[in-house]
Amino acid sequence: MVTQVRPPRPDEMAAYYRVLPFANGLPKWEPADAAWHGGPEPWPPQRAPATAEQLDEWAEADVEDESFHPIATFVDGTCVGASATLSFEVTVSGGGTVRMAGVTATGVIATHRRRGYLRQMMQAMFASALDRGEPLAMLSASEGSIYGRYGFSPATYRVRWELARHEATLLPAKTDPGSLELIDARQARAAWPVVHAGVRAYRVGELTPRPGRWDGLSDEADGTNGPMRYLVHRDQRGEADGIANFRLPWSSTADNAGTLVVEALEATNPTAYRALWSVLIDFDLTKTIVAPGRPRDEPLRWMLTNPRAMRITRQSDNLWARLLDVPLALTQRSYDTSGELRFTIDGDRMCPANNRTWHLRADGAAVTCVPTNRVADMTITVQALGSLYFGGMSAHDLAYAGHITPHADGAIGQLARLFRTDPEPHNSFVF
Ligand SMILES: CC(=O)SCCNC(=O)CCNC(=O)[C@H](O)C(C)(C)COP(=O)(O)OP(=O)(O)OC[C@H]1O[C@@H](n2cnc3c(N)ncnc32)[C@H](O)[C@@H]1OP(=O)(O)O
Repeated sequence: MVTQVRPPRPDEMAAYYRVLPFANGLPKWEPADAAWHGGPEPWPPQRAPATAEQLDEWAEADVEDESFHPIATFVDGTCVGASATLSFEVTVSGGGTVRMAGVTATGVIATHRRRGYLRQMMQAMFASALDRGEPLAMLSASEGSIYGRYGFSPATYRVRWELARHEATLLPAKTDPGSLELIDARQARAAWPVVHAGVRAYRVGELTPRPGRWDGLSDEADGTNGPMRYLVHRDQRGEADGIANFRLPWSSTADNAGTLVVEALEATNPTAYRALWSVLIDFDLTKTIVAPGRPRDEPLRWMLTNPRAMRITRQSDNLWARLLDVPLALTQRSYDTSGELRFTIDGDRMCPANNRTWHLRADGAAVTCVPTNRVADMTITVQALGSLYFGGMSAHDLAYAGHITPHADGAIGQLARLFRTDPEPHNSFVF
């Protein structure tokens, strides 16, 4: 038996896609309800297997895409495993960006699982990401038990919340000098990149959009979900500074009827944000507002007369992070407070250059992270460091769970103060 782990050639791309569950009409996500499932009804049915024409179309687009880096496993010439990384930039603390390898489109055919093929593909993807100068890998996990072994750990969350319309009263605020307009998909495709660029400039965890990111927005109905509706906010000068996509899905049950689903809402300032929500939480002929895929810390909660009215109905991890090059990643984000830490990593089998004691020093814009022979303040797993990297997870909780072992008094508090960000990191879309 000859096993090869290598990038597929262009003429092998159709075989590569056939390995992937989503190309075969198979489930591609764990069956438990996920936070980002918005509607009131059960999950939509699986898609049908891709046609030969679709596979060819995907291959043509992907082969031309320089940011798409596929990898495959071949056994005796047959493709049995597939994965890929997409090159992104992700916003980090301080507003800078870090180059990141987004692991996506992963599958091994059912007859060849648990033989270590994903591990080999992951190792190859880490090596090529490091060659491209990407010190970080991220992914969204189909199942929570798979990716920790490769060094990934949850770094951002997303929640689904509900609000009963009769309880959704906003506190008074200043008059909005801007304007709101219901627009069509063509206008939304133009407004989204403008608003998202404004948000991405400051929101930790936000990703660079892929080319064509909003091309699929449409005015056509999507089965029982109905058509997507678009609401834009413009400032006094007429510039788009906030936008929302929402639906009014049909429901087969009386309980779920009258639900307004906010699929996406972004704004670059509090006035636009409040104005968009003011329309969506008081929409005639609806009774419940559902928003999946939202950050945990939603300012809308603090704009309500009754903050308890917003009920989080599901929460799950969103993007998982994996530091491939610890010193490069740590020196490319900034830190709100000055300080220093010495920490040891000793169990990183897939990126062994990370295994040593590092001295991180942050002093305003000057950040260094260099090897040291001095005694460490703590030992930390590469997974825990990935969770802390964007500043959204608790150093205390990770230490309590045994992922960080302090060797000096106050070390965990110092780690928490250095890495924390407010607001919590969030990414409005995945890949
Ligand atoms: C980022 C994304 O694209 S998410 C989409 C991921 N794809 C899917 O979920 C589709 C269905 N699943 C699959 O195709 C495969 O099970 C994959 C791709 C998840 C894993 O591929 P495999 O080649 O079987 O993984 P591999 O053999 O390298 O596994 C390495 C280890 O992970 C474990 N593992 C792999 N998958 C799972 C799983 N679903 N649940 C629990 N453990 C798992 C293996 O037992 C093995 O353990 P070990 O290191 O202790 O020996």
